[in-house]
Amino acid sequence: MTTNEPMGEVINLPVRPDPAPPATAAAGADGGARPPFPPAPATSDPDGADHDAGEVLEGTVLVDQPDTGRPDIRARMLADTGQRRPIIAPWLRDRDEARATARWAVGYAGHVAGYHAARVPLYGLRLALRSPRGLWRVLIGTWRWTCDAEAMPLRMHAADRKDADTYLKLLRERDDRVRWRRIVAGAGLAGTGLAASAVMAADGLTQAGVLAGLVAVLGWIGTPQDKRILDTAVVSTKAPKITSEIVVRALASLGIAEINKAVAATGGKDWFPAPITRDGPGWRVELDLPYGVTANDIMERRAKLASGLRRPLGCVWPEPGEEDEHAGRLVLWVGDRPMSKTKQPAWPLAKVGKADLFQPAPFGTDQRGRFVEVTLMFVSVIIGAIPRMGKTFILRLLLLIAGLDVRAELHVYDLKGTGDLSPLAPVAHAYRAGDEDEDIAYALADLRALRTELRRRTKVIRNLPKDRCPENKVTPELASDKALGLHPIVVGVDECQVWFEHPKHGAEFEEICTDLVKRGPAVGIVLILATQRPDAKSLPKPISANAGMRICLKVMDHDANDMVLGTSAHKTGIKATMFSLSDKGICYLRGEGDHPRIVRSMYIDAPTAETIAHRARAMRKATGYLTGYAAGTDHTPDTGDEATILADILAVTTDTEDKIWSHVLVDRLADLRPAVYGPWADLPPNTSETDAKTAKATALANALKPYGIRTVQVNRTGPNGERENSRGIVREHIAAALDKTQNAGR
Ligand SMILES: Nc1ncnc2c1ncn2[C@@H]1O[C@H](COP(=O)(O)OP(=O)(O)OP(=O)(O)O)[C@@H](O)[C@H]1O
Repeated sequence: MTTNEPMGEVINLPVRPDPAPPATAAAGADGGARPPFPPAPATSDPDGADHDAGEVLEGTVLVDQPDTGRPDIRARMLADTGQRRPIIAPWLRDRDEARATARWAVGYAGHVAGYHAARVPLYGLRLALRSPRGLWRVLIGTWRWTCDAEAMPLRMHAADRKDADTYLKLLRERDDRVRWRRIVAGAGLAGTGLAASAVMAADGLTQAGVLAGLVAVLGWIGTPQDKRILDTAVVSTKAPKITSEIVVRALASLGIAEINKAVAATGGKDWFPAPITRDGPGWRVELDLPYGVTANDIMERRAKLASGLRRPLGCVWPEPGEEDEHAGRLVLWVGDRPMSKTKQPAWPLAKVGKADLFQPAPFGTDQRGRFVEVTLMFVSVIIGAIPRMGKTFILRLLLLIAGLDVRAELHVYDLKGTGDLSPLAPVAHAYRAGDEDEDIAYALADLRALRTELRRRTKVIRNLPKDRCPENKVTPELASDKALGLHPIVVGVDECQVWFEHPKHGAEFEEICTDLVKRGPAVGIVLILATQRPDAKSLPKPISANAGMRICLKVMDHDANDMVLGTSAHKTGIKATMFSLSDKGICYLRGEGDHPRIVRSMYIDAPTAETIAHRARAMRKATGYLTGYAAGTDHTPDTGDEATILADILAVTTDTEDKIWSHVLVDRLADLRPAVYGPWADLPPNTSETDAKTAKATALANALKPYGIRTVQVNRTGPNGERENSRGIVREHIAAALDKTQNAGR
């Protein structure tokens, strides 16, 4: 029976006396080198007419299917497609890479030319010293050629053997050869003599040129074989090529029994599903590890693997294959230089340009040196790492991106208090460095206002017509419409554990942040939290579980890893534990694109960040987007926990004033807190009284909107005895709203 015979014939066979060996035994018999068993397809015919491979044959399960040997054309075509090499080299398809390559080539050529130009005198001297030896070689060579010296050993050999015939034959041949060679040599000599006399008669420049050329040629001929004329302008530091032997040797040094067994059986030659290829400034190796070995097992031994490959640790990046691959698929990228030492291209937004939070912005580079981008809109971000790995730099970078989108309102909190985020202050709507009581009170008031803002935004979005807001979330158009107040709000917090572990307000911080993480992204509020202690207390579960983007630099254990990168991340091979202490700024980025990626974040130091922030400030000033702290009108009250506009209104009014005109109220508020409310009352000197009253009433009405309070017409007799009908507030509404806010905040 051939393997292609239909199953219908197989079931008519007599029962085998010995049951077929179990599947595991079959696989083990050939050392695990056989392909895995294909899954048994479902039986299509209940009466057994059309039997399949999974069929039970009188107690014996037929493991190998009859059509196993049939070529699966579709699978083969798919496999072939997967192995197709790009028609145009990837570096040529990418404009930045092509530009970088061209820049490198020009720089390289320039360096080599300059290096040798500077050494021309040395090379001249070298050639001059070697030229006598060259002349000697030319003379001897010409003499030996003319006399047919190279055939001399043959003639001697014939004479020694007393082979007269051969000797005479060789002699005759030599005479013939020497005769015409002498003529050629004589002609050459005469030509040289003529040329020499022509040079003697020529001018000094020609003589010098001919002499230099002669010396150069004779010097070149006189150069010993083991010496060079030119020095080496570029010492090659090219890392040795990665070959399958090197990879197998390195894997065999990891002390994994299954690998060693497979190496002994097959030498590891069948582990490579695709050729080892050059991939950017390194090598890409794809591997199907032996049965039972997972990509995780290798990643855990990254340092040993690097030792086995004889490469610095920063060059060796093992990763699991694509998500739909089996667990034994390993993608190993071996760089020529450690990732942290490879020259990074300049950040495209460092000197020019603005960002759009709805669009991807460059954040870092991958192992190949290509830009990796992030889109901040509609995500919450958590950043975790052990201290000194680059967490604050990443937070600052993300906030700079936000700063370069003039619409974005930045709330910046540096709870470490060292001023690392101070470059952002010139563009921040709210900014605080430190964890003193007043800093906490300021942040709490800001967060409470943000939660109120979140609720306002949900209502605004809910009430917008479908054609303006089809997905019930902020769109770029809505964010740019100042009247709606749906601009992006980006809250960046360094060392966020200070908030969540606060003995008095920790729970409230957690509650508000959870709300912002869950509901904020849809309404344009982006919360970015960074912590150096990613545990359940520093990064409460409801927050870590709902973050859309995760950035993890080096962490020490798998709990911290999973806290930042998501549950089971470590188990599935996304391991920030494998980064070394020298991998500063290198992180796993999850949440941008389909797969987590290893990224080296852009290095923007504090002075550069300051320059960028000042550029962003100028852009904001020009477009009227400078607000809050940056504009010197910090809207957030900074005295006392409960201080809000509502509390301030109650403070400047009395119980007897059931209703009060808005313009009167604004003047009183401006007296109470000039820094906060002064701008509402501070109108151009030529403003008419009516316009001033309208402007003040509008400012107050806008400020009360987030609390759901509407102003009303108040028809009263003023202090001058005249009746006036102007916009105003009902004091009771304010008291009720304050009660509600405080209760919600507890
Ligand atoms: N992208 C980067 N490339 C290279 N080096 C970097 C990068 N980012 C940060 N570093 C280096 O890492 C150092 C620590 O960075 P940073 O202050 O951001 O760490 P941190 O994790 O916030 O530390 P801490 O927890 O103590 O605040 C910096 O001084 C900087 O030199």
